[in-house]
Amino acid sequence: MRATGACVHRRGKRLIGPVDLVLEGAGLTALIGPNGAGKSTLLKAMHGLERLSMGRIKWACGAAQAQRAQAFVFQTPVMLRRSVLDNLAYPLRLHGTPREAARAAGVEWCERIGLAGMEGRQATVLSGGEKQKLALARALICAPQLLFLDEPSASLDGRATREIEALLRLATQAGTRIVMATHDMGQARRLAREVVFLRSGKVHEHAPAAEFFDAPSTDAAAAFLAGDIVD
Ligand SMILES: Nc1ncnc2c1ncn2[C@@H]1O[C@H](COP(=O)(O)OP(=O)(O)OP(=O)(O)O)[C@@H](O)[C@H]1O
Repeated sequence: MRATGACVHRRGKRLIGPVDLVLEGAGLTALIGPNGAGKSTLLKAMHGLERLSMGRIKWACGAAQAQRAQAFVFQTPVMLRRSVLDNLAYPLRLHGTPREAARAAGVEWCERIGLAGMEGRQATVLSGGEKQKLALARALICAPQLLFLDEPSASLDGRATREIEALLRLATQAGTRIVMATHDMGQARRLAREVVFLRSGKVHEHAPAAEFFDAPSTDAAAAFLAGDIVD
């Protein structure tokens, strides 16, 4: 993916941009930065959910095909008011998988995310951690080439966070590329191959994770990592 001069404006205000960014290779990219830096907006713009006011975002395979090969998990998971199993089978059905095969895959994923035996339960009554795992499984069940995640474990406890991270590791091992916004620097250190540090809607630093965390090259990133308030 190559973003060139990409900007998103809303009501005359610039939310992000101009963003120049190239994402390539495998693994997980952590998108970090202060509150309001534009992490969510950039994720949505990359996935085609925010219209660019200037610049462009290009995928090697073309935008329409790219969007079909991508999935997006929001910070607050949106559940279908149906069973856990129906939530899992739904995206496969949309992709044309026959009903029985979709349900069988759903049962398998229920087990993988620790919800075995809960297939028939209404998804809307699950706990926050269960919903987030279900949202992640629903995104991964179609084996996307690229997964966008917006704060996947914000407000989850340690156990749920650990489970989510294990799923993310399995997904990258299976070849899914992940771009994840996170406030959690420990999580970024644990999972990321590279870091994009956003500040005021722009890419301030883009570096391999080890390099970024050991020796950030900008004062703002160093201050941010030290826990200082950075605008
Ligand atoms: N619907 C909207 N209308 C107007 N401004 C918005 C809207 N959504 C976000 N913004 C503004 O756009 C900027 C970027 O927001 P965004 O949510 O992308 O940042 P973020 O880095 O994801 O923040 P956080 O870490 O708090 O989630 C912020 O200044 C925010 O106030």
